[in-house]
Amino acid sequence: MFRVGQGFDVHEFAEGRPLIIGGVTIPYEKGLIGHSDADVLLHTVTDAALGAIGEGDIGRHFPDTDPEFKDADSAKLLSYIWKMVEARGYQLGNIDCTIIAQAPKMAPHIEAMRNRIAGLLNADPSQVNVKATTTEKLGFTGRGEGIASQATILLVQSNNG
Ligand SMILES: Nc1ccn([C@@H]2O[C@H](COP(=O)(O)O)[C@@H](O)[C@H]2O)c(=O)n1
Ligand SMILES: C[C@@]1(CO)OP(=O)(O)OP(=O)(O)OC[C@H]1O
Repeated sequence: MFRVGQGFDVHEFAEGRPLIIGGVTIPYEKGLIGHSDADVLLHTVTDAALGAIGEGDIGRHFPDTDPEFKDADSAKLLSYIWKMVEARGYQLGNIDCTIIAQAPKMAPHIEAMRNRIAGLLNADPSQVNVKATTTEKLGFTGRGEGIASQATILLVQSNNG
């Protein structure tokens, strides 16, 4: 049995914040803001996983009004949701992610993100694809106001599921 899910998220840039994308800290002049660490890519992966198991979205499980999730490590949030996925008898088939950012250049960090996401999803890096695109300076991403990302995930029934 297969389940598919998709995720989409946006976070705004602000000065004085670290830039954390896909669980990787990227050297840059500014970072993303959010209630959590604002890891836009891990939020997207989390939402895709939740979508695939029909469990709503990240905000339903980790409300941005709850002080418990203030400055939360998004890798921990994803790990929690991934345990739910596995408890339902699923494992990763594959996931394909796109980061939409005018800058910084993601290419030097893509492999690290891929490896990190694979680790969080108990999968092999070959099951994870991460890519990036600009929007040719158009729109809020093109103006450098924030970063968006999207992902499509395929879950497959585990052998022991
Ligand atoms: N933030 C980004 C955006 C893009 N890339 C890489 O550059 C290639 C060309 O981007 P276009 O938007 O002009 O198509 C893209 O395929 C990525 O490999 C990047 O590293 N970081
Ligand atoms: C992750 C949570 C919780 O800390 O906060 P944010 O960092 O604001 O992220 P968002 O993508 O708006 O999703 C859900 C939130 O509830």
